[in-house]
Amino acid sequence: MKTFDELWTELNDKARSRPEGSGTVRELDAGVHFIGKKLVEEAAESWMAAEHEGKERAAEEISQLLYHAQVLMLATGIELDDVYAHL
Ligand SMILES: N=c1c2ncn([C@@H]3O[C@H](COP(=O)(O)OP(=O)(O)OP(=O)(O)O)[C@@H](O)[C@H]3O)c2ncn1[C@@H]1O[C@H](COP(=O)(O)O)[C@@H](O)[C@H]1O
Repeated sequence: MKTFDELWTELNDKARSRPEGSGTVRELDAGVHFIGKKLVEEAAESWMAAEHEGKERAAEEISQLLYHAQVLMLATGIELDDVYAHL
């Protein structure tokens, strides 16, 4: 288990060090259009899971949605504070 902030730190490290086999590095290399599509896909899967598959599955899909939101932020140079400024 990890928190949103811990994941953000980990993904920033991966983007910097580019370790072999990292899915995050692969997605960053694929670009904003690819990552955007993954984000939308996970949003739809979160919605479907919430409506039809129960709390546990919905939580799992939402975790993937949050992951892809962070990857999109990394790909576009958006910091947490840039987002928090709008909350
Ligand atoms: N939390 C996540 C995470 N959530 C989702 N995903 C990715 O998003 C995909 C979504 O899975 P789906 O089940 O929706 O799709 P799938 O059909 O299984 O796979 P696809 O065909 O869509 O790729 C997964 O296959 C992962 O590639 C994640 N990839 C990585 N993390 C964490 O990010 C960190 C860095 O990971 P690496 O960069 O891979 O080292 C680690 O802590 C990981 O646990």
